[in-house]
Amino acid sequence: MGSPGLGTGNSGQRLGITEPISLGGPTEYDVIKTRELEKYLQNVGLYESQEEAVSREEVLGRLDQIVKNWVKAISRAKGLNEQLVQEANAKIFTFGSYRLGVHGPGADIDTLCVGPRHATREEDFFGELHKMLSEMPEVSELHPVPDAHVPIMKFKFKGVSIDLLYAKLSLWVIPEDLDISQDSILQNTDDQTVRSLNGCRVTDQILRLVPNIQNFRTTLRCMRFWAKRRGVYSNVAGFLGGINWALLVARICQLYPNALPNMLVSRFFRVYTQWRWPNPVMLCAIKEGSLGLQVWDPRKNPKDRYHLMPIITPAYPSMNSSYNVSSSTLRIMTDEFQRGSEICEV
Ligand SMILES: Nc1ncnc2c1ncn2[C@@H]1O[C@H](COP(=O)(O)OP(=O)(O)OP(=O)(O)O)[C@@H](O)[C@H]1O
Ligand SMILES: [Mg+2]
Repeated sequence: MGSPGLGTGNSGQRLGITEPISLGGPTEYDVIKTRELEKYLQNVGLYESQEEAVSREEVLGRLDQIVKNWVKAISRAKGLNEQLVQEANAKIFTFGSYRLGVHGPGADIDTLCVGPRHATREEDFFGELHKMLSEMPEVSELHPVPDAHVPIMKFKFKGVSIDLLYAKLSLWVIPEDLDISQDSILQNTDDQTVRSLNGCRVTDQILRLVPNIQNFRTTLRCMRFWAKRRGVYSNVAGFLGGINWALLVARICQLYPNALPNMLVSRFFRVYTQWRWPNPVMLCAIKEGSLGLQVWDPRKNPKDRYHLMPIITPAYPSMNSSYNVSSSTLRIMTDEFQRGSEICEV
């Protein structure tokens, strides 16, 4: 895992919508405490083995090959000429906790297949690709959910759980080095594609907007572990899920760009104990964009005014990622932040 990183990753440029609270760097004590913290996180089994990491990479490589074969097969079946068939391409991107580098052993991998305009969601993705997967001996527990808000195919590949989304771009050819961070990628796509691209675009932004990725990762691993222990890790139950904890930690990293994880954990509790919700937590300013997609804005959208704990996603179109929070779950989390803060102060 290496030694704790110092916050020099982005050559001193300010990240975030305000100045940092402190530019203070670590003391010898912080370095020791952060090492202890990392060791603790390892001992409780939060890190996967080298073997498991390699096996996941192999699975992702296979999956990428499968969608490439799929897109060529459907291009041929649609009667495209041989040159276009050869050029036809699709590509797998990852997001979620795997992409952030904070997943534990046995975690699922959130993946996105990006395909060209002639590869449709209904017939080609949920039809032909589903059929190809169902015939593969490595694939088990295959569950397509085409009517979900974000349509998804869930399955296991060689025992690794995969969530697979689909984005149908308006491009005829998907370049292998496609950059999905550009907003223009959303042009002329359907709503499901915009929503499916969102997870990857948000994850990319988070990694760009934190001053030191290694410190961010260790702190986030710690906060995810703490939240699960304290029973406040769950989107569906009205608490916070993976993305929300990631955004909260990322903001603390911006506010203390040179701090090590031991300090970041204690500042996390201090800042969010004092936070005056519903002031939003944001990593960057909300972009209006030129595509006319709706972004979070309580001045314009009446429903956004009811959000109690807004934690805004950093990629266009920005949304509140924690609309599920209620006054009772907010109170429980605030009490937990307070408890954490008191423990860190002693
Ligand atoms: N409420 C939401 N708002 C915006 N994006 C979301 C939301 N829920 C999920 N996502 C996107 O989907 C990704 C995967 O979600 P998931 O719930 O699997 O979280 P995770 O970070 O992978 O944590 P876990 O280890 O619990 O799977 C998130 O990282 C995020 O990009
Ligand atoms: Mg996940």
